[in-house]
Amino acid sequence: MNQSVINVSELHCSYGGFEAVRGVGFDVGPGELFALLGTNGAGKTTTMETIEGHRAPTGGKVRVFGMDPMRDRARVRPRVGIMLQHSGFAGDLTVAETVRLWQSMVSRPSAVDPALEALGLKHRRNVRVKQLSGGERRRLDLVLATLGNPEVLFLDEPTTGLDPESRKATWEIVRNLLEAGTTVLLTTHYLEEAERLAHRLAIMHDGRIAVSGSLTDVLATQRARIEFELPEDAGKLPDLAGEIRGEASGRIEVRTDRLQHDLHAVLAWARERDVRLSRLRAQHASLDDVFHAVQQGDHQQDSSQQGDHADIEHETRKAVAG
Ligand SMILES: Nc1ncnc2c1ncn2[C@@H]1O[C@H](COP(=O)(O)OP(=O)(O)OP(=O)(O)O)[C@@H](O)[C@H]1O
Repeated sequence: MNQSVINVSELHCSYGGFEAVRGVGFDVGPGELFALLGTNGAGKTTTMETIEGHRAPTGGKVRVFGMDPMRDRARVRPRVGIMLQHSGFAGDLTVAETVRLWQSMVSRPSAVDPALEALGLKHRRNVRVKQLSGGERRRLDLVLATLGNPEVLFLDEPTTGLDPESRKATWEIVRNLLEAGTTVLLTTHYLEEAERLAHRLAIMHDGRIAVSGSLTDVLATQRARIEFELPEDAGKLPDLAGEIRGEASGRIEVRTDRLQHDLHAVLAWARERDVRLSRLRAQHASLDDVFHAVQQGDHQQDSSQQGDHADIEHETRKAVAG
C-alpha cells in the first residue's frame, strides 16, 4: 500500500520547447516536511505548481492523497493549503475583509483573530492590503494558506522578504502545523530554513534532483574537512584515508569521508611528536558546501560514505544529551 501523501515520479514539465523539469521523483509521507532547494530557475516552482494541480505535466505522474491533482481537483483542493510565491490580493480590501472573504471559500475555516495574531497581524486587521509592507503581505499569505486547516500545505518561498523575527515566527507556525500532523512541501532559498524545518530535502539543478534525503544523507555526499597549521619542522604527516591539501608546513586541509578516523590519526601523530596543531578545526560538510558542489556540477551521492558521519552524529547526540 502506498503511504505517501505526495507521490511524484519521472515528472517532466515543458514551456513550449523548453523542458524546465526533467524526470523528478520523490515521495512525501504524512506529517513530513519535504524541502525543495535549488538555484534560480532550477524548476522548484514548476514542480510545486504541478503538484498543486495548476499545471499539467508533460510526462510522468503526480499523486496527492493517491489522486491526480488536476483531474480530481474537486476532491484534492479542499484538503490542501497553498501559499504562492506571488499572491493576487484585492488591495482595497482590509486585512480582516480579505481573511473573511477567504474564510467563506474554504470548507473548514479556522477563527480569524487567532490566525492573524499568530503571525503578528492582528493590529493590522483594519489596514488596507495595499498599505501592508512586503513582509506583512507574506504573513497574510500564510494566514490565508492555513485558514482551511489543510492536511497538506504548499509553501513556495514563504519567508522571502521577511525580517529575521518574522521568519522565526513563520518557522514556529510551520512547526506547530507539523506537530498537528500537517504535511508540508516547501521551496526555499534559505538553507538554514531547510536545515531547521525539513525532515527530508532535495536540491534541484537544471530541472533535475541532484541530491536528496535526510540532512545527514545530503551532508554525507560531500567530504568532511580537517584544517590546521603546522610548524616548519613538523615532518611528514601520517597516511590518512582522506586527501591532504596544502604545504608541508603552513595551512593544511584534509578532505575526508572518514572524519573520525583521520582526526584520530592526526591527533595521535601530533601527540607522539609533540607537534602543536594551531587553528585546528574539524567539521562535516555544510549544506552550503553541498549546494555549492551541486551548482558546480561536482557532487556525488553515495550512501557508503555515511558511516563516519553517522557515527560522529551519534556520538555528538550522546554528548549533548549528557
Ligand atoms: N511561464 C513560463 N514560460 C516559460 N519559461 C518559464 C515559465 N516559468 C518558468 N519558466 C522557466 O522554467 C525554468 C524553471 O523555472 P521555475 O520558476 O520552476 O524555477 P525555480 O527553481 O522555482 O526558480 P526560482 O528559485 O528563481 O523561483 C526557468 O528556466 C524559467 O525561466
